[in-house]
Amino acid sequence: MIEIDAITKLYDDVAVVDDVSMVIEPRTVTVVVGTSGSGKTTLLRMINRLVEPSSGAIRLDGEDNRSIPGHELRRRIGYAIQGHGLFPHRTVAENIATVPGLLGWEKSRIDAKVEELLTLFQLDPKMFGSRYPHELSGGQQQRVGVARALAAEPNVLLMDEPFGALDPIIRAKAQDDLLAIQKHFGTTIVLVTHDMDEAFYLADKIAVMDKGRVLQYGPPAELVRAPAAPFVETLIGDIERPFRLLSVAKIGAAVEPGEADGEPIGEDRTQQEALADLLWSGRKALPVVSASGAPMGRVTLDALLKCAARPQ
Ligand SMILES: Nc1ncnc2c1ncn2[C@@H]1O[C@H](COP(=O)(O)OP(=O)(O)OP(=O)(O)O)[C@@H](O)[C@H]1O
Repeated sequence: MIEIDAITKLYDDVAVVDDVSMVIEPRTVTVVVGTSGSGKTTLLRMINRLVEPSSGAIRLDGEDNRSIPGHELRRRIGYAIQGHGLFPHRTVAENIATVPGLLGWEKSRIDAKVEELLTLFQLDPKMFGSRYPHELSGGQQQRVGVARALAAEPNVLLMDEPFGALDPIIRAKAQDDLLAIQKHFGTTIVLVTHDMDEAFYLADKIAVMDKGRVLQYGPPAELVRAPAAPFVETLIGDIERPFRLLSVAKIGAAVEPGEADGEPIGEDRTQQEALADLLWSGRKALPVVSASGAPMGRVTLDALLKCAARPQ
């Protein structure tokens, strides 16, 4: 758990992070959004103490981060940034081995970790381990950047615009990889992005920042249903609201008894995907199946329209 307690950062007497308090639950993804200069990066960097706060405290599992030695903080908290930040004169394997090396891990343990992570990120260790960053594509460099951040098995992974430089297809893949890896390791992730679609796709909770303050912090659907400030509404976008609600809800929640024709859809897919399928195929209902393929009932256009409507 990360407890951010009344944290403020002043630069030249200006509070760029202004009295922010929030609790980040373990094994969740928290996404920080907001306009440029609202203090997102500064807030993130106070968690791993790359920036020292002017006042307030941040606790990791109850322990003040100022009382944790630097090498221990590096082990517990991975950090991945836009443009990957890889060392250009070190191979991929050496890059990933950086923090385990600093921590004095044995070579055999480091080698095994490098191989595990490269395999997990679908990069053949034999082919990629000895390459230099400039010999990789942008998407591959980005994956190595995240692999490096995870090398010392941190509980917490901080990510600052990690997918900002990727094209939309690679970006979608990188987001799915991240969610799979988060499940695999149970990592607590705090991620900064400008992209609201990305925020809605990844987040268990979203924190909206404006002028150094957190205006709202809650599950994505709560931000749509009950925006705490006009700025939150603007950020979510009027036109997007119904689709965002559907994008964060699963089909299982709208399923009803009955039959429907045609290709079935899985109950764990989003309601937005069901709506797209209904609109595109011109049907009024889709058969719904469980993960194992067992029939569950159907989802109708009418039910989805109700799910997308402004809550009464
Ligand atoms: N070392 C510094 N010295 C002085 N001012 C700083 C310093 N670092 C950041 N700032 C200022 O603090 C404010 C918040 O910066 P920060 O990088 O946290 O914003 P951000 O929300 O991450 O922005 P962006 O989305 O553009 O990356 C900005 O006005 C920035 O100019």
